[in-house]
Amino acid sequence: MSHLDIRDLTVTYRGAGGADSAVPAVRGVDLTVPHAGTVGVAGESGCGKSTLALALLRLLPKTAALNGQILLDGEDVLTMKWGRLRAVRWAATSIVFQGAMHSLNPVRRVGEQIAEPLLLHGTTASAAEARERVAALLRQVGLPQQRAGAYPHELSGGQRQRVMIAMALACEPELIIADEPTTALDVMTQAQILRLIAGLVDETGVSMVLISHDLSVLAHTCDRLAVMYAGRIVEEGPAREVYTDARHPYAAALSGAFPRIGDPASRRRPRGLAGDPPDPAALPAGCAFRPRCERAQPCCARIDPVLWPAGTHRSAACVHVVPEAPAVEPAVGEPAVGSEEGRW
Ligand SMILES: Nc1ncnc2c1ncn2[C@@H]1O[C@H](COP(=O)(O)OP(=O)(O)OP(=O)(O)O)[C@@H](O)[C@H]1O
Repeated sequence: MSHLDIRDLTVTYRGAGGADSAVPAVRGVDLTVPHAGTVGVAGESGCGKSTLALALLRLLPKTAALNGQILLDGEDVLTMKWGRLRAVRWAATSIVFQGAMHSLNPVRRVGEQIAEPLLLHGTTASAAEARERVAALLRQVGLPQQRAGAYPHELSGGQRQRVMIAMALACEPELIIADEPTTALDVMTQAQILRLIAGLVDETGVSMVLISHDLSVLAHTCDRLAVMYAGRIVEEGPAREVYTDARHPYAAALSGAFPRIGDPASRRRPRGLAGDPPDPAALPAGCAFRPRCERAQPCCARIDPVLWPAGTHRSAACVHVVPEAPAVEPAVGEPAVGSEEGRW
């Protein structure tokens, strides 16, 4: 059984103007995260990444209507009773948000903030035990344990993000959802935080959903990669393959927009993508990427493609992506094509 199995998930924000102003932010998403697997979710701003992340723990505002299934070890998060959901948040699954400064309480020492989930949801019973565990967690994320006494404003952006990761690890969750954990950090610090995350994933065997607009970051950190556009997953497959040889025109454009890190042989210049993503409340007919797609044909205005096979363990949602021909097994009693018996 997969660790996380998202099936046909739809999230629609109800607008103040009734059905006409409804925003379909996530549209029929299917995604699987195996135990100890890392899955990256990429896409431009507004494509629905954060909505998807928040939906996984039912952290969306009341105006969001959710449909489909989010199976966590087979148990549907969308139909869980409130008490069970509270236990799942932090203890089984935790989330690292973008922008640590906004997520940490500015008037409480970071050590107290890391200890809080331990005392509320973990197995740590006493304050002394919690202090020891906080010190161990700080060391695990590469911070001196003395930093437990610091206030968030006394730490750098990278240190604050490390504190957020320590908080996420506190109750030893089996799944971490990290939403743009390196946004607003300089490039060197981003690389350090990503190395830290990759190291922790290897060390602890935790499963992870890592969200970023930067495909190159995900390709170097994750096993599999899903590219979102206008609320849909338009390509999914092994991370390196999607990054270096994308099948969907949008995934190809997104991967072309970033320089190839760690690939000195590549002299490719990063290319931008003209135009903006569509307003989810007013999607074009047919394929949502059509107005920006260099390969668009008249049929793309009629067909709204869904994910279909695009290679071994890969899928893409584009009418131009032709599935590889399956290996044809000869029918019983029929000579194999090309065999001696089959010739005349
Ligand atoms: N609370 C809300 N009410 C109404 N619409 C919303 C709400 N939150 C997000 N949206 C809309 O849903 C769509 C998806 O937004 P979301 O924040 O999930 O995208 P994103 O890919 O995470 O973007 P970013 O990378 O900028 O965080 C956008 O059109 C956004 O305007």
